[in-house]
Amino acid sequence: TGVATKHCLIDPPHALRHDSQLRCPPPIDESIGSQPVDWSPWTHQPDCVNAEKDPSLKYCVYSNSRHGYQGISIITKPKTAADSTDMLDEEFPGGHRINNTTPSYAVVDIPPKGKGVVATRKIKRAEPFMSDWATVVLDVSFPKVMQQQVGHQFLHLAAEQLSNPDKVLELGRSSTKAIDIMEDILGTNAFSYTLGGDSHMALYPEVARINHACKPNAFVRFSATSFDVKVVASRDIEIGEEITISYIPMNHPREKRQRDLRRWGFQCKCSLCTASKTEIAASDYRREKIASLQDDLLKAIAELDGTTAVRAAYEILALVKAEDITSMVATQYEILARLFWKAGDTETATKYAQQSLDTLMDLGYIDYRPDDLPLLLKDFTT
Ligand SMILES: C[S@@+](CC[C@H](N)C(=O)[O-])C[C@H]1O[C@@H](n2cnc3c(N)ncnc32)[C@H](O)[C@@H]1O
Repeated sequence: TGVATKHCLIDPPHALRHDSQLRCPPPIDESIGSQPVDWSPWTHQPDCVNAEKDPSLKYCVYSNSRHGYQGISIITKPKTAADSTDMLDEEFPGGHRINNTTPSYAVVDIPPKGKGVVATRKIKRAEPFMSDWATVVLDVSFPKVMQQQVGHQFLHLAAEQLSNPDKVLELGRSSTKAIDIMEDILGTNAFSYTLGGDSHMALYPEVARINHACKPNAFVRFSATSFDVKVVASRDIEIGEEITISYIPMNHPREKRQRDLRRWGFQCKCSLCTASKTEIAASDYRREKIASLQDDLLKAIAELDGTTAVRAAYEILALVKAEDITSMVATQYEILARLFWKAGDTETATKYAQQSLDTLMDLGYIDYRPDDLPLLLKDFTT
């Protein structure tokens, strides 16, 4: 398809998802009645097409032009759309509304990266300072099974049915392979996203202005039950400082990061990639060591060698702290908790499980909920 997607970096740990079972209304398609009530909660009648390469597959454009800041259009299968209608009303879990009276950021030119976002006041670590909603969502199988021209027509309709298509059409474009503006915009800006268990890509127009850095100062917090996202500071951000997120997993050495980012049509100019030779070498050294210890850890777990696994987990923890890959610190505590639990040392396991949750809370990845610890421990036994 020529469309690349970013990685959803931060998902709440699976065990901590409190979402109740989604109520699933019946799937609707273009054959539904002609009155708006027939296609509620969508504000437009779904437009559908059967896949040329597999006529049993049907995709429709579902739009709700009142959702979020400029509406939402989802190109997906009728069943997936039906399963996701509950997500339209849901507030971000934890519900922290962002106080917009003091704007905390501005979009400015940041050569050579095009536009970017800078802090217009000091932003505290763990503070959510930007909110956004998925505005175009696309099932990634759709462009693969569709005649190209039809695919582009559906993307155009998706944009047209938003309340403010310009907010999408004005976004940055840097895809090398795209032949259509919407294909380019999605390729340059969309995150990969799972909806109804299927791979999709999702475009967040406000977040889309944030440039990538290999040692970012913010991360995107996704919601499992709604189309909202929040951008949260992973450390204090000073006034005038550029706000950055990572588009790719953070634990890779420079060469691999550069290769992965070239697929999005740009060469990374972040402070780590343009740092001194010694700094790059020191960072690569730690990241390569993390990768090889992760292999050791998996091998030790497969061989039921608890001592080696625990030693590798402690070493990884020290390295991710030294490399300041905050998102991996909580994961390492959780891995240690699981290893001790498996070894029957429930006391140490509980201590590390709590430390994992404390780290996630301290960094703003999750909100405090009293049943998180029992939920996580229950997950260890299942
Ligand atoms: C999601 S957009 C970010 C906002 C974009 N700069 C704009 O003007 O709208 C991604 C694009 O920004 C540019 N970009 C982002 N991070 C960069 C970086 N670290 N180094 C160089 N270019 C970058 C690339 O052109 C990339 O394709």
